[in-house]
Amino acid sequence: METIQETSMANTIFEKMAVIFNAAIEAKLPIAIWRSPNSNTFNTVIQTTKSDNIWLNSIEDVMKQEGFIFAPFNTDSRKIICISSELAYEITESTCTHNATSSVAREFHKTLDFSSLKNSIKYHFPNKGQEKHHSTYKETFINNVKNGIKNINEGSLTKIVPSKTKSIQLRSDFDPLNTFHNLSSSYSNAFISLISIPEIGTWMGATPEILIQVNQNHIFKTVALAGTQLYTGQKLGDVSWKQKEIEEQALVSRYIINRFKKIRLREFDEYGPKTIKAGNLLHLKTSFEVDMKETERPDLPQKMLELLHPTSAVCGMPREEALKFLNNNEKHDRKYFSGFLGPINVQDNSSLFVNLRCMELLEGQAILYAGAGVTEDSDPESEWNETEQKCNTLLNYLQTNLD
Ligand SMILES: C=C(O[C@@H]1C=C(C(=O)O)C=C[C@H]1O)C(=O)O
Repeated sequence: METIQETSMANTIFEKMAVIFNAAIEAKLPIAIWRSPNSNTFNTVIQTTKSDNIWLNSIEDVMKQEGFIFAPFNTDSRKIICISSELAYEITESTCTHNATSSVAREFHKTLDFSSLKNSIKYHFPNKGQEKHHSTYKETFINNVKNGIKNINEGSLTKIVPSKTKSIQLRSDFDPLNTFHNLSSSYSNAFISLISIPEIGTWMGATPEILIQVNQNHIFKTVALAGTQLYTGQKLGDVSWKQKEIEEQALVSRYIINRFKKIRLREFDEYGPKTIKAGNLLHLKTSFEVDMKETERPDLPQKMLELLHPTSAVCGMPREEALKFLNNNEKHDRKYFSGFLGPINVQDNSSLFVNLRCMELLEGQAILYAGAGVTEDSDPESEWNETEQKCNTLLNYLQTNLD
C-alpha cells in the first residue's frame, strides 16, 4: 500500500534533509539524496528493509529497477548498487512529501523528528580503505598521458582518458549536507548527489554529464560531452575552441552514432556541438534524442546503457583497448568515479549521469577524482592542469572545511 503525506514545515530544505539523512545514518541504512539539473526539488530514497539486497547481478538489470542506481566504472566487478525507493521523499522549500511502499518504511518515517535540528557530521564509511590514501603523483599521471600518446601514435588507441586521485584533509566537524547545499546553490545545471551506504561508503558530486535519460514523452536522450577550458566570465557564444578539443569531442559524438548504427537506429536528432558551462569549466556538448514510441524502441535505454558505458569521454577508444590500458597503467582503483548514477523509475524519473566531479568521503579525508581526454595532440602538462581544474569544481566548495 502507498502512503502519500504532505507535511508543511517551517524548516528550510536543508534542515529537513538533515533530519532524514541523520536518521538513515543512525539506523545504518543506505540513502541517496539528489537534485536534478535546473530543479528546486530535492529527492531522497532510503532502503529501509535491511535484509534486502542492494546488489544487481549485471548491468542488464539496471533499467527495470525502482530506485537509485550507483554503478562503478568497472561494471564487470558486479558492484552495481540499487537503493530501492521503498521510502522516497520529495522536498521543496515549503513541502516535504513522502511515499512509503512497505510497513517497515512507514514505521521508519514515523520515527523522524523534524523539530530536532542537528548537523550531519556522521556518514557511512567503507569496510576497507580506511588506511591513509595518497594523491596520485604528478609524475605517474604524466607518464600515463605520455604512454597513452605513444599508444595512439602506434595505432592501438585513438583516445584515452587517464585519471588521478587527490586526497584532502577535512576538518573534524565537516558536514556533508552543508557542502551538498553549497554545491546545489552554485551549480544549477549539474546533477548534485550525496550517496551514503553502510560498508560501501559516502560519495558526493556535481556532474554535468547525462549518460541516459528518458522523459515522460518517451524521448530518449544522451550527450557527447568533452573538451575542457576554464570559464573566465566570457559569453558562451564568444568562446572559441582549439582543433584538439573539437576533434576530441567529435570522437565522442562519433562513438555514440556508431552505437546507434550497431542497433540499426537511424532516426535520431542531433543538437550541437555547443559550449556549456559546468561550474568553473566550459565543455563542448552535442545532444542526441530519439523518440522511443515513433521508432518502436522500448528497450533503447537498456541497450544504449550497455553499449555506451564506459563512454569514450571517460575511458577512451576503442573501448576494450582503452579499458585494458587503464587497468594496466592506473595505480588507483577508480571505484565509483566515472561509473554512473541516478534515479530509475522514481517519481516517473529515469536519468543516469556519469559520476564526474565527485569525491569519496572517508573519516577526516576526501578523495577527489578527475580525468582528462588524451588525443595525439595532447600536451601532458596541460592535461595535468585540466585534472586540477576539474578537482577545483568541488574543492572550491570544500575550502572552509579543510584542516
Ligand atoms: C573525465 C572527466 O570529464 C570528462 C572529460 C572531459 C575532457 O577530457 O575534456 C570533459 C568532460 C567529461 O566528459 C572528469 O571530469 O574527470
